Amino acid sequence: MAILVTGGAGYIGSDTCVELLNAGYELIIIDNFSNINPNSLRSIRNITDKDFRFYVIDLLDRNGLENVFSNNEIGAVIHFAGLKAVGESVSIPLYYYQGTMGTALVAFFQSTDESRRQLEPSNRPCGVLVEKNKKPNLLRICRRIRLFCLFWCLTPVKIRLS
Ligand SMILES: O=c1ccn([C@@H]2O[C@H](COP(=O)(O)OP(=O)(O)O[C@H]3O[C@H](CO)[C@H](O)[C@H](O)[C@H]3O)[C@@H](O)[C@H]2O)c(=O)[nH]1
Repeated sequence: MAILVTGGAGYIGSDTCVELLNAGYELIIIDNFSNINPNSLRSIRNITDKDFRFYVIDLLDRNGLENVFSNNEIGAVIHFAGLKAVGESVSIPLYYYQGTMGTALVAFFQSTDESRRQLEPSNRPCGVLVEKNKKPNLLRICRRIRLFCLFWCLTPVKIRLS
């Protein structure tokens, strides 16, 4: 049973991957290299002297992600892939909503077989998904969705009509 780390080539992700490999976990990394170069994967291998599976996939590519899940036994997902530059998020907000909330949603969807798993989000901006037998609190989920949409609508966006 492997642990899937999204954004595992990144700053926090790669350190986490080193710790997971050193602790003896089987590891799978997904990263689209939008904010890092592939050398960080070599560093993870050099530091730990251990190997792992790696996929260059954009999390918005649902088919690609589905293949990763169907070809591997994944027991847990640690989600680090996201966009995080504050200045940039102000100038291109919709891209940031998609690149951070959108990718998280796809990762969560893919990770949870809703009939038997319960999503357990940890602190922002990353999330840890664990299997649980608890039923989701639907009221709380609906409130959160409304809150997300409200924030989204309040985002000032310039639309050029020409
Ligand atoms: O859609 C996406 C978006 C991003 N990524 C990947 O996700 C990883 C995210 O890692 P970052 O290094 O960009 O972000 P971190 O949150 O890990 O680290 C950032 O925050 C840290 C503090 O929290 C430090 O400031 C650090 O320098 C800064 O990069 C990157 O490899 C990026 O390529 C994807 O795979 N898919």
